[in-house]
Amino acid sequence: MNFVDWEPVYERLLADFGYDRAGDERARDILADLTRSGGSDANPGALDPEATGAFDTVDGATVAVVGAAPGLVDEVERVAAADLVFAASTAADVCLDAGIGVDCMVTDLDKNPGTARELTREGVPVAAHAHGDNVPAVREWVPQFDSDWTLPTTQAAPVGGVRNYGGFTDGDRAAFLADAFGAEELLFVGWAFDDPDVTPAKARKLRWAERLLYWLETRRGERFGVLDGRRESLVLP
Ligand SMILES: Nc1ncnc2c1ncn2[C@@H]1O[C@H](COP(=O)(O)OP(=O)(O)OP(=O)(O)O)[C@@H](O)[C@H]1O
Ligand SMILES: Nc1nc2c(c(=O)[nH]1)N=C(CO)CN2
Repeated sequence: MNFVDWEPVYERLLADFGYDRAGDERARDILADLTRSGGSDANPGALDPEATGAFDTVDGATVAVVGAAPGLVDEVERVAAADLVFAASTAADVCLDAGIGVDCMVTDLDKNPGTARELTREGVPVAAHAHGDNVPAVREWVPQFDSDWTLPTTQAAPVGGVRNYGGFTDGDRAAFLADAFGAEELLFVGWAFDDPDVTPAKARKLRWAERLLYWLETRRGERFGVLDGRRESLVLP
């Protein structure tokens, strides 16, 4: 995602949620400091997707973008139709518990950072996201990750090794990440935009996730099955 394309959407997100852009930028800079390649223990570096080719298998692949809706446990086997599995936050645990390997985990570290740490240590890329409301988790957890497999991300302007592929919630960021590396098809498993059991704040985030996926499918000239029957009520961000 070109930041020029993302920025107007990001501005709308900030306004809607009342987030402070400077807070996101501070978080990004902290993550940049924690992952700046310098070779020292204090700054061990980060995954550079272009230099390492870590996401080369995404090009032309069908990627399952796995969300953490409660129904995921009952439909997780659907990921078998995909070549690769990109799991959002706790969806990674559901996949692993079902014996399904995860090819990338996308997280803002607020629920299961221990899973993210273990995945990096096993050589699985983890897109670790910093924003204005998760700095303590970034400071606590990122230094415990294997830096070779930690892809630092931001929703603000990218700096240094901290990337912005677009997206907001862990799940839609996973979709934007797969798109950025050339996924041929995205298969959505474990998504429930109308989940009645989430908090009002989470429901609002899911509404934005849906809107962003609508934008993504429009950019790709595609139609995501997960949005069927919902487009009439959606507006592009
Ligand atoms: N009904 C749902 N409840 C929760 N997450 C959902 C749901 N449907 C889809 N998702 C996607 O699954 C992702 C992972 O959700 P989870 O609750 O494990 O993590 P989270 O850390 O709270 O997510 P986030 O911080 O992005 O809100 C969400 O970011 C969202 O994109
Ligand atoms: N500033 C800020 N940014 C976010 C937040 C959040 O709570 N605060 N939550 C997200 C996904 O849950 C993604 N981005």
